[in-house]
Amino acid sequence: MGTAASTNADTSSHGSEDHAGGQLYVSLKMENYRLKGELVPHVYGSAPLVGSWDSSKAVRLSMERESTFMWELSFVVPPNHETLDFKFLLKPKHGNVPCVVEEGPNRQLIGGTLQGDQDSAMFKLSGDEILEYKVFIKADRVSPFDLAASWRAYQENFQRSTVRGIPDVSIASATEAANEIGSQASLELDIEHYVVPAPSSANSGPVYAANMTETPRSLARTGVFSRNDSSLGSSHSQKDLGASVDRPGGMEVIAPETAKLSLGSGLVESKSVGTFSNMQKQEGHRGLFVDRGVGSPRLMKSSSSSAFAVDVKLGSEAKNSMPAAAGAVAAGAVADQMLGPKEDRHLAIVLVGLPARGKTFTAAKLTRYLRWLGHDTKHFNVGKVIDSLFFISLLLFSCYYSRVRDIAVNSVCSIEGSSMELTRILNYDTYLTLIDMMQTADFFSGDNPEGIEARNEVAALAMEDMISWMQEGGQVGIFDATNSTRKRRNMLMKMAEGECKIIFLETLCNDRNIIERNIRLKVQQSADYAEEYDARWPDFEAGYHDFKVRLENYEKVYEPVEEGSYIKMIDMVSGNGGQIQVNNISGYLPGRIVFFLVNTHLTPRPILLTRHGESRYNVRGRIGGDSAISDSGELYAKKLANFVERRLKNEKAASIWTSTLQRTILTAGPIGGFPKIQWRALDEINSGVCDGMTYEEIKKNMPEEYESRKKDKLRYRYPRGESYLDVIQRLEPVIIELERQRAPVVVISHQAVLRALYAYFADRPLKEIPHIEMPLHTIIEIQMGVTGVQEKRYKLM
Ligand SMILES: Nc1ncnc2c1ncn2[C@@H]1O[C@H](COP(=O)(O)OP(=O)(O)O)[C@@H](O)[C@H]1O
Ligand SMILES: O=P(O)(O)OC[C@H]1O[C@@](CO)(OP(=O)(O)O)[C@@H](O)[C@@H]1O
Repeated sequence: MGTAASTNADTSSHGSEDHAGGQLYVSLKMENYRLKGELVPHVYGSAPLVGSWDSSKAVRLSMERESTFMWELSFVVPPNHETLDFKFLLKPKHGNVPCVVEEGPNRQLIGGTLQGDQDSAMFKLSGDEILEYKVFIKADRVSPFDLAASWRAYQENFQRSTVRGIPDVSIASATEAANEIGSQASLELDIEHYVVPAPSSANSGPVYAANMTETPRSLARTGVFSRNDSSLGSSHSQKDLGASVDRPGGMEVIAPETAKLSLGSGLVESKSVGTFSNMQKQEGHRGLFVDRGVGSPRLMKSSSSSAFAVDVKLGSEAKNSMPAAAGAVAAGAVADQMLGPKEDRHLAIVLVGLPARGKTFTAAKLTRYLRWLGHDTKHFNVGKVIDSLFFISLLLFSCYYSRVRDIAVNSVCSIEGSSMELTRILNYDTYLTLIDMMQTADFFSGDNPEGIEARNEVAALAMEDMISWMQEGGQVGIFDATNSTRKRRNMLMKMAEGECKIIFLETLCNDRNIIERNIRLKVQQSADYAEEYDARWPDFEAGYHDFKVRLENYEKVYEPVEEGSYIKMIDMVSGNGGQIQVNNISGYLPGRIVFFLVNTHLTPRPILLTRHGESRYNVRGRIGGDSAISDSGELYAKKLANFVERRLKNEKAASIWTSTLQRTILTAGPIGGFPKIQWRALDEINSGVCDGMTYEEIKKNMPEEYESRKKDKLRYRYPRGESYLDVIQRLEPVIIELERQRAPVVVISHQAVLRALYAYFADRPLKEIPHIEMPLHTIIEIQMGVTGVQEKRYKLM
């Protein structure tokens, strides 16, 4: 390399090099697999640069740890000292003495050529113990420009550089991390010591599924649900208060020339369940869907910016767009669109089951899964409606119904405010009696015609609400109520005619203990909820009694589903020995739903998510690649092993999952006692032609790509690489397997992949995924269990 390089024992070029220009660049490496205590290799020698044979000055030339067993030092020899005598010595990490100098004669480097062939260094330790290192010495003549470039790269990345092929420029001090490696004290064993708060938006507390659902618009507009409904706040528009606005629209639509493509208008609904496309209206002109993400796979001249312009329009302006999905989901959607009947464009999953059978829990989980896959899905919880004093009051007094409802619809006041509006119309005593009545189980009795009527009214209103939401572009509505009589279900089927396909999802449980546990859990959650907000059961005992009576009332009239398309989940809590029965189910999405439900269960277990230890590319700010881990990454690997062994010490069936890239495999290396599984699906987002570049380099050399990604990171696909949506698609089997596993799993993966996995558990909208904070050297523990998902974080370094 360079102008005139010399290698070990290459004497032929000696002499000519002095005149060859440039400077002598020396790289020394020592390797030993049998590390001894805390001895750090150093160099000292004849030139002032290497301490003028003063071992105390050799501290400036301590070698740096390149990997666990390799030490490295490189330096530039000034032109007037091109004859260099030197030796290696070992110094204890803490304190200067005693040093151990290598045995044998001095090593000599003349004009870049090493004299002799000593390729090992022997050190005599106390008690005549001999320690031998393998030695690699390389000297090259490099131009000042190359040196400067190498130095600059080093300064930028804080890591040795090989710019223009020169070896490395390094600093003469061991890194902090290397110092830490030997220190047992740093491997703190008290795992609670490392707990850090989860980000505020995460579900770190127990999650009550019923409270996570959205409020029907007819209520939302009144302001009755003014408390926990984040759905009513920033993430939802005024017009469509209940529906998620996270409909980025994931596909570019290419229509034949003749068929005029009109974006934002002429929406054609897909025949697949829950899919829509911005295609032309004309019958017979079928568009061609190209799942391109944003960005262009073309290398010569990128058209990503124009593709982006189209996609942005789809995402922000068009109401009805393809699901924000790629791959199989999109393919299934397109296929169903071509083949399915008209009403199959929308799917209603109608829950059926007695109280405390896990309906709301299952509905919330299914909503989370479908949204994560990119389907516009919404959970309509009729029970939540019934829980509103105000709304029940409206319905029970049907004579006042329409008048009061008008007031409610136009009202924007809070619960208290709305109640006051009511009392202005109703006599105050009547209002209080009404509230008393709906607070008892009588309201749910099969012998109480007023109660039945009121509940049917609420269900019909919620169904109406769901259908209007679908007409505006919603794809999958999850209709959550007991729906326990055939009459009620017939009413719903009638309402759905020509609007959407209905699948009943019945949850059955024959285990009295589980039902008892569920009741207690529900009453407790409702009581907790009542502390902050007005609700039915502020007192546990009263609530428990009321719930039991209410349950008996339902049991008397309950009619299991035997009609239409249905999925029955029977005793599926443990995931062991339960049953799923399906009837008349077809299509891509219904198939996926069945598959998902077959694999879910409630066995409590933790899932630990972590990125690999810091990689060499992370240090340099380079993306992708398959680099090894840095010193600090190695330290994390040790700490992680320690943590996992303690955290999962009684979990014999736990397993460790890594990607196929060495930074995750190396991070898992020190963990003992558990099987390790490599998953290709867990590999980092494929950055295609940008692999190995820094973000700065991409910005400089491929500004269009850089800008496209910045504008729409979720859908941007690296040329010849992947988008976040692609990553989500390939992670679906991982999610299913995580749901299915009953033992703990440690997932050691990468930034983008973990963002996507975490978003599933934390129920974060698709558009947030690429921006979720996913720090290095931190473990996110997801606790799965009967109350849903909880999160805890540990920062080990
Ligand atoms: N398939 C199921 N069978 C029985 N219990 C379940 C099932 N799925 C979840 N659960 C449990 O039931 C509890 C109460 O569930 P919830 O969804 O509130 O009941 P429901 O909506 O039927 O009244 C949940 O916290 C969960 O622990
Ligand atoms: O989507 P962005 O924010 O670029 O994050 C993904 C990037 O994270 C990195 C680190 O920058 O992951 P990793 O730590 O697994 O190497 C890159 O390899 C990867 O391209």
